[in-house]
Amino acid sequence: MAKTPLILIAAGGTGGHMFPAQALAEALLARGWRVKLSTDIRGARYAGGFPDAVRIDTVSAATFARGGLADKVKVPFKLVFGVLAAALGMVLDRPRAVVGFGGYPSIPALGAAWLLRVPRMIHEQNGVLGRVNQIFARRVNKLACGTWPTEGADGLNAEFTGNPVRAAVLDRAGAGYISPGDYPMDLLVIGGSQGARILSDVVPEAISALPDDLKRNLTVAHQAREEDMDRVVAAYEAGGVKADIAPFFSDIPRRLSECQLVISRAGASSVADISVIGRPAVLVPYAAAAANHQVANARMLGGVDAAVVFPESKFTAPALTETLHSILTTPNAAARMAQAALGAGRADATEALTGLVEALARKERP
Ligand SMILES: CC(=O)N[C@H]1[C@@H](OP(=O)(O)OP(=O)(O)OC[C@H]2O[C@@H](n3ccc(=O)[nH]c3=O)[C@H](O)[C@@H]2O)O[C@H](CO)[C@@H](O)[C@@H]1O
Repeated sequence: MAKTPLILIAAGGTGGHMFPAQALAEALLARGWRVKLSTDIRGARYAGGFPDAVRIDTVSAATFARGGLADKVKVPFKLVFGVLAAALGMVLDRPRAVVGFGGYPSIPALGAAWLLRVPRMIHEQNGVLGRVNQIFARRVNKLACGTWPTEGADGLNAEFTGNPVRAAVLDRAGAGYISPGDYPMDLLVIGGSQGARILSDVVPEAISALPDDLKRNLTVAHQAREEDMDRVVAAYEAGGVKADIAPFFSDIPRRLSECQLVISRAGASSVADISVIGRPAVLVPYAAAAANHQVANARMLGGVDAAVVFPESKFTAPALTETLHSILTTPNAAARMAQAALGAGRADATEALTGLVEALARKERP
């Protein structure tokens, strides 16, 4: 009996690369494909959420961006070894298509697919092509883009699919929005998969400075890094603000759907979650992100007035207090922001991306 055809997904690094890869894996399995994940040791730690049916290949991958001179000297050898091992695996597995999600752990599988002429594509989550995706963008059959427009994609065979979001987010796509008013309200503060110190430095002080009649209606859920927890708890207590503080909330989809406003970094999946559910946002792009890609991500919401975007240098407590006061006391404006966010979101991203992958695997011209 012929084996079920296989699609190989290559991803690694942070949750930001792995979450969309996981969404694609789930959709492909549901449509009857076999799926294998190619990642490195670091990426394998984020693979816990992948369905059990996905086989995981841990390949040798490396980057010049990490480690000392001794590590850097080994990089070319590790990569060549990784590509050759991936090529051998491909000869045995015969995948119908290879899909890369960026990050250096995707190099071996994409390199091998290029050498062996296996149909291949990449998905870029951010508004600027990442380093690895830049290398492969001209050597793949298709470039799928999570954020639109994508800097660096001009002249390439690129298509806007959006960033696949978790099923729990999709369940709440376009959830009804209750505009701010004189009743209990929820604010959500999130810093990406690892939290962000700047939000802990500025947000508690800014909320504490709001007028008492507004403040007493607020409950804040604030994701703070472990090392910032104590001072964040103390700052909200001193400001007389009700707050729920944790290093990671596993129920962000519900919290997003119930909040009046979200204050967030501008990682690709965070922006996708906010737009698919449709909530007003204050975004603070991570200034040290490669090629300033979080600024480009934030544009998707800032450009349609769904979010107020602060560069880190302008993100001060007084400036944030003013912005929060203005949004929370202007219900119509807040509702317009929520609606604009929804207009920018792509709840069909998983479907759009899966369609492109299937067309490639069936040798249709995507
Ligand atoms: C610091 C950094 O370089 N971050 C990059 C990383 O982001 P990072 O790994 O932080 O990922 P994203 O911001 O893309 O996604 C974070 C995800 O975690 C969720 N969440 C967040 C907090 C919480 O308590 N619970 C929770 O579930 C968010 O809703 C979102 O779905 O990869 C992304 C995709 O390439 C990039 O766009 C980001 O710039």
